[in-house]
Amino acid sequence: MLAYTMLQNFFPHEITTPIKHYSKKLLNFFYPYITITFPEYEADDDFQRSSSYASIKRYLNTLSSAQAKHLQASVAPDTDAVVLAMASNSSEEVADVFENIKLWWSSGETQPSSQTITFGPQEADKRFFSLTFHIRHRAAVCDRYLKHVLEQGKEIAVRERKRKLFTNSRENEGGGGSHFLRRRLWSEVVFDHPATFQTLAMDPEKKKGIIDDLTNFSESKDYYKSVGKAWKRGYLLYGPPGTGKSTMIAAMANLLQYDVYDLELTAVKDNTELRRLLIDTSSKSIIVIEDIDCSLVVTGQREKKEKDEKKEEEEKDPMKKMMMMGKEKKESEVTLSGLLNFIDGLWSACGGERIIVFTTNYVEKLDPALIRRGRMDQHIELSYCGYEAFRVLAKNYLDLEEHDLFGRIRELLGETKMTPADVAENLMPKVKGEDKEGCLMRLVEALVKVEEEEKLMAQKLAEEEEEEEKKKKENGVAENEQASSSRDGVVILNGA
Ligand SMILES: Nc1ncnc2c1ncn2[C@@H]1O[C@H](COP(=O)(O)OP(=O)(O)OP(=O)(O)O)[C@@H](O)[C@H]1O
Ligand SMILES: [Mg+2]
Repeated sequence: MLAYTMLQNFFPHEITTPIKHYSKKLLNFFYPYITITFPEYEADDDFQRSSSYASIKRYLNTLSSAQAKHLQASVAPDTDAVVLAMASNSSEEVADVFENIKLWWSSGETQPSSQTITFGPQEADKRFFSLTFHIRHRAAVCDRYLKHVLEQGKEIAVRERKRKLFTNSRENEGGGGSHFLRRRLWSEVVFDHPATFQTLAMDPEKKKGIIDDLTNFSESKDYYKSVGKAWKRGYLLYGPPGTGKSTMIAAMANLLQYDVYDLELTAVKDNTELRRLLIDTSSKSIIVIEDIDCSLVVTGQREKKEKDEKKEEEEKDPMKKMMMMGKEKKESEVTLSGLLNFIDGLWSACGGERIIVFTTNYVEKLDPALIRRGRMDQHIELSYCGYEAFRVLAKNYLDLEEHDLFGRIRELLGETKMTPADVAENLMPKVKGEDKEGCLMRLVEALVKVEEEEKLMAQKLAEEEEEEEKKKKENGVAENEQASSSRDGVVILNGA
């Protein structure tokens, strides 16, 4: 520096400038380190935050909180946790080691050069990270280390974020956009459901099978790629109301740390909107369509025909037609083929790592095309509460693993059909401090009551069947008599 000042003092500008230039080049030639800069905003778009900057920031947070002396604290909007990051422009470096290569990270800010008016982020806001390493590691850093940093950063983001529950509804139409003018398709809330597979009451072996299937799916990115299959899986959950279908979806999301998209099909205008909704979902998510049998035309052609006939009738009547005009606009035009396309069309592969779940109370009503293997890979029946499921509920609700009444309950559960929801309701203490035996007794009484009702129902059904049979027989006798009397008539006639 001193040499430069002396040069400037003694020699004219025309001579000093090239000397400076070439000495810098010479220094660069012998300087054996490379520095890569990662700006916060995309180079060609001042409004677009760089995703790599965010990933690097997360990756560095762990290194910084252990090494740096100047830290910046902030509260992450999604997690409520205090995050410590390297303070920008603190001229501090944090070191990292990868495959025995030493690297140094630092953060900085571009200082505003002059007072300028800008529509993008202020120049002072233009932060960046710099990575410095020896020139001989160029290939390893560019090929592997950077990939490692970005992947780790993304993983940390998934781990730390609060998961979301997204819903679509017609109210969203024309609403404020998340990205300037773009219409928001999904509205979101924090997903905070406490259900886990541990608290889900069902046969333990079946439960283990589902957990294994899910974890295997989430870890099989490379496998799906190698067999040329889109990285997604379909589950059909069916069974009577209150058997835990929705609870299982929450448990799935909690197990895999996925977001949940609760898709209300009847609120989707048409196939195009359905596709747009799909494209707007992120990976690591479960897309749920509850009560699929109640949604649209998926129950096959029969209902569609009935609907068409009804529509024709209404169109003939001008009064009815007028009344229907307002309503019709709201009716969804999503078709079965649109839905099939949603599940396994070309668009469904965008993003990957998605689980699609359908639930229904009436599996037999569904169009076979919708639930064939490959679309819905796993069909899971959730049924009435068995003894093993009851034990899980007893542990959850009463913290009981054994009790004298368990034998009687086992017997009763074998003979009756009670949903886990009803069993849970009976087990739940009704007043604070209610004793556990009292809760179990309430369940026993409820089971006995259900058993009696079922017996009465069966008796009634048998009686009705008997009555029907009797009627059939009587009708048969009457018809026979009529036939023989008419034959008699013919004989008489012929005889005449
Ligand atoms: N298998 C289960 N394990 C634990 N709790 C259950 C189970 N089944 C039902 N429950 C309890 O009953 C309530 C209702 O269950 P859930 O909403 O999951 O039933 P569902 O099968 O989705 O019913 P629907 O067909 O009416 O949607 C839940 O709040 C849950 O606490
Ligand atoms: Mg449900």
